[in-house]
Amino acid sequence: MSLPETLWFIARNFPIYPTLGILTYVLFNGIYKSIKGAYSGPLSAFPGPDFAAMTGWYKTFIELYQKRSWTMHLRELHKVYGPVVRVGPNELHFDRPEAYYDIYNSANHWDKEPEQYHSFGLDRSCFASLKYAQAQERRDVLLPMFSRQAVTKLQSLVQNNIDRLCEALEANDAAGKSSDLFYGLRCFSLDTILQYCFNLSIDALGAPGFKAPAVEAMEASLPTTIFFRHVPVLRQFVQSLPIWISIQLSPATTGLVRLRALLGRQVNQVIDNPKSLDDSPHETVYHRLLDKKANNGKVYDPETFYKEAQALIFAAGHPTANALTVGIFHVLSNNGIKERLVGELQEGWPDLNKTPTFEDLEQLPYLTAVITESLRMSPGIVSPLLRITPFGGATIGGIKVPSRVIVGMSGTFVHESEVLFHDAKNFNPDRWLVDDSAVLERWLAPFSKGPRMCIGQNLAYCEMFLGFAALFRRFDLRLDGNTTRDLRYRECYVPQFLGKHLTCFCRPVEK
Ligand code: HEM
Repeated sequence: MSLPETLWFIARNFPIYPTLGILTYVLFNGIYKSIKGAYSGPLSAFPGPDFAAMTGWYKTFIELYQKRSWTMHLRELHKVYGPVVRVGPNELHFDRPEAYYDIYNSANHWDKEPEQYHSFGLDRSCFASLKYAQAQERRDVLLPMFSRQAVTKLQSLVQNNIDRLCEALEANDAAGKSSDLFYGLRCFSLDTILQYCFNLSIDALGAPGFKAPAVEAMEASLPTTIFFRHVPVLRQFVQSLPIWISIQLSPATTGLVRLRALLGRQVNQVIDNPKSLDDSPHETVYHRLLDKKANNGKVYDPETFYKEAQALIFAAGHPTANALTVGIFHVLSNNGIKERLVGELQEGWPDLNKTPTFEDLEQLPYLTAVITESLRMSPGIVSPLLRITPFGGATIGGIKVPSRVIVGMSGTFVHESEVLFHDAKNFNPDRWLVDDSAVLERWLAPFSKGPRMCIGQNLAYCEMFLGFAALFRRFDLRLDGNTTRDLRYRECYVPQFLGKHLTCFCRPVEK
């Protein structure tokens, strides 16, 4: 019998006073255990707020009640408590860059933390697999699709989407309007990932003003990841609802509900009739998941296909578009940087009718430095990526941590470290062009490090090289009123930007 069933049974069958007595006992026993754990458990020597040491509700209070970004709050805690802070009854956060590499490195096959990774509702996907071995199996299946060779071969797909984005920007300019590049870039990366992984087209780029329902809905649904993490039962309830009720309850997320339904239908069709994949012009995620040899004879159920598809869309959509958005904003905010980038592109791409390849563009040093700096400055995945220390414990940042403790560090603590990056808040591509910049590259971790690092970085780079080059070579871009304040965000694992969308006048240059 579960706890609620037991309590219900007692309440029905026993008089009121003993029932109240039992409930009071349960309550005080819980409080006693929290206090005991806070002051005499294995983490009692670690500094941090008492409230955090006693209960996980501390994080809930900050994120849900105060609606603050957890990582911003962590910065304040580190100022008070030092390089390691106890931020939950069984959780530590670190802020020194070297600690990042002690947690996220190839030798560590540590589990992902269940509460954080279950909150996305993507169980059975590679991203949400908690165990290293489980994830590694799936990564082996998916990685060939995202190898450098595979991405280079399919770059025309990315280029085609950039061309469509550029056409829409030209049309807006011809109508005397600026363009919402924030949404435009999200449409670009969503169309790209859907075509690349599933040979599926929803033509987000064709939506008027780039207001594609799926893109708007993905944005609107970001804060739900916080709710679902703190109130898991809500996630189970919402996910069990029929589509039409979900739409009634949350009209802002209709586009996402419809995209999920579309994916669900595609999955069923592929599983019912694998031959339908023969029509695909290139290999898709479905080919990989259906390949028995690659999967050691395993046959997956439709739910696994479906969750993997959703996870890839979630993982790929936001961070790539954010890095482009943040980078474009900074380049346009500094005339010197903009002129150098445009100058290099004019030299490296002299004839506008002959578009260079991804490989050609990678040879341009300033463009490469701009992209690297955009990745450093963009809060790709903001939240600490939580892991659990192995049996036997670990040493992190020179500090001994016991077994089975939740540990994490937000990559922004590395990228914004003044010790590593001089004038870290300043967008400065030149930092990647000095003699010892190779040393600095070791500290660049937008895709994280170790066995669970991003599998899509080649595709992300391809989108960024083709995207930056096309936008700055084909257009004279000017900001339409954006300021640094527009980069403020609320942390929802990925950032949800709170300011005015990046909006630009995009005047085509003479051919
Ligand atoms: C600039 C763009 C991108 C950034 C900054 C980025 C960043 C990251 C980071 C930090 C992680 C680790 C997440 C964690 O441990 O919780 C990750 C994982 C992942 N990324 Fe990316 N990503 C980007 C683009 C992409 C793209 C285009 C794809 C498409 C295939 C992708 C697919 C994935 C997947 C499947 C994982 C999970 C890997 C695992 O858990 O083993 N990402 N990404």
